[in-house]
Amino acid sequence: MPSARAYSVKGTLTPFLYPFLTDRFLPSIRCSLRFKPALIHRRCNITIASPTSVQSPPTPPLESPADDQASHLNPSPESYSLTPFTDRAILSLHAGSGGHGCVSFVREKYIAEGPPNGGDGGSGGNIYIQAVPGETSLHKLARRGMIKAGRGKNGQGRLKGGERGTDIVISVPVGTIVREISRHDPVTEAEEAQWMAQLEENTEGEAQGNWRRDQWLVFPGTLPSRLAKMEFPPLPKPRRSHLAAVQPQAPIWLDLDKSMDAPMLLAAGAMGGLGNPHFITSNNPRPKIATKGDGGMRLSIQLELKLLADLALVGLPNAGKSTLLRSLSNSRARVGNWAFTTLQPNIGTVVLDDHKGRPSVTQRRRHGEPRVNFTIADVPGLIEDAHLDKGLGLGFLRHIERAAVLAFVVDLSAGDAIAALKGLWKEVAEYEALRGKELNAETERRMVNWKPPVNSQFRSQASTTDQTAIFNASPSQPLSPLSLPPISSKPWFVVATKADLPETQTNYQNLKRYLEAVKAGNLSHPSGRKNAWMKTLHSVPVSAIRAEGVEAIPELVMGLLDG
Ligand SMILES: Nc1nc2c(ncn2[C@@H]2O[C@H](COP(=O)(O)OP(=O)(O)OP(=O)(O)O)[C@@H](O)[C@H]2O)c(=O)[nH]1
Ligand SMILES: [Mg+2]
Repeated sequence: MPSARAYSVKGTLTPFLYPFLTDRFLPSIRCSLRFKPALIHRRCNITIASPTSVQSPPTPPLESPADDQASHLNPSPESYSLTPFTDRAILSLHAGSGGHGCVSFVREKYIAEGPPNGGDGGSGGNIYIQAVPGETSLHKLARRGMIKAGRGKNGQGRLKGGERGTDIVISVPVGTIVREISRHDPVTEAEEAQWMAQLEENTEGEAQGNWRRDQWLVFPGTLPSRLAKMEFPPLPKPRRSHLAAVQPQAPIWLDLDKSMDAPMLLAAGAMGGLGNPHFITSNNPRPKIATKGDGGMRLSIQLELKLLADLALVGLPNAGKSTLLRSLSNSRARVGNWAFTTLQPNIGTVVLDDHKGRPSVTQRRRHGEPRVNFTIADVPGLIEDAHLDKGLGLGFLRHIERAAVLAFVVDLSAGDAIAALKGLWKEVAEYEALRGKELNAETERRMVNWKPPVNSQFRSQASTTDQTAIFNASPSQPLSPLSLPPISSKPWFVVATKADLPETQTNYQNLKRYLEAVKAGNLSHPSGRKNAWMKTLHSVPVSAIRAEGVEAIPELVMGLLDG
């Protein structure tokens, strides 16, 4: 089988447009793929190429503009919907504070001075995080900024404990990295204060029982004159909820690269205060004091998407990326015949289900679950010197770094496809080199203050490639850039689009020959890198505007993702 192979599936117009593909490759094509973009079948009246129809005129007329398919794949520039997208968010998390303890006494007929019966305050709500499939962006969280768990309710009389505060679960996309920027933990501060006070007691040799008077609640009926003279016992030791033991240790560093069945605790709520029965002593059987609940922990974290999508479409402006995304998914990305129609990534999902509950493609993910869909990121067009932040520059390149597989989309009608492909690779490779330098400089800077990371079950899961980000980050130091696998090591293929336009065949054939030569090692990899990925180099001629040839893409992507 040739190494650089052209994909074509029976039932599309590709063999009709590119007869040379039919003769040579059709017999060897596996038609195991049962992927049928519902949209294409619903909306497109594909003319199946018969041997005789090869001779007929090359461009069957498009259906009327009113037609569903035509309007989906060739929409007016006004017909689109913007899906908000953000790949970074900084969140301020407030775990719930504890409710206050209660000062109360039994009041019953014939019991003049009843014993204390104030309940304890409820503990504050916890904050959890969970990576869920289906989420693709952090924009909702970025907009929220601050997330607060519920405060515990105060204790009540008759020994009624306060209700727990409501928990919060933060749902993030699979592939999110969570890094701590700073934290403020009142319990740790209280522990430190108590320890300092004990130290002073020892050195001065006299008791200082009344520190942190503000932590006490006093019976509301107490006269001010008595209040001034009141003696408080030493504060009970700061308490942590038993859940705090399963909290990731500081500084938090989590790589949520798998979908999670259950949420993971990020910050446990604080404990509630103690009711007055806790302070009964032989001298004071009716204490008129209770403690306030502890303040909840505050965490500032950064969320960053390590994996934006399974497949990223990389191409020059106006190459037809958004149209290709529309033809593969139900996305309503904006299409327009000018450069930079797309200004922020559009994520589309290709469903591999036959809508009868059976997966159309039998391949499985590495960790065993059947893959029922994959995501595609249509990112803004790339121009020359994008690596120097020209055009939408670095922002764009940051996005392609976060995809598992790259599809280089080249417009067959816009001049030499090989030159276009080389130009795209040049920008990508230059960006990679710049980024490598940036990471090295960052690592060196942080090496000076390097502290061995605290043992944490979560941190130990972090891959060794991400080790640079483990250096202790204080609020004064911005977090280091994420260390991601090099772009040139990612699997890639070429989508040669606008193949319906006349005189594109030669251009495509040249491109195909070029890829074969690269694969055979006769020509250098377009990135110029020696260890770049080139296991199999595919090219797929398509006409996205007519949804022809695109059927081959899902199977190809699945092979590259799971292979
Ligand atoms: N004939 C033909 N025209 C196409 C095809 N695909 C896209 N076009 C047209 O090419 C133009 C640009 O398409 P877009 O999908 O907006 O291109 P893009 O790469 O997303 O452009 P930017 O977002 O600006 O980078 C539109 O006028 C499309 O209708 C195709 O397969 N055949
Ligand atoms: Mg676009």
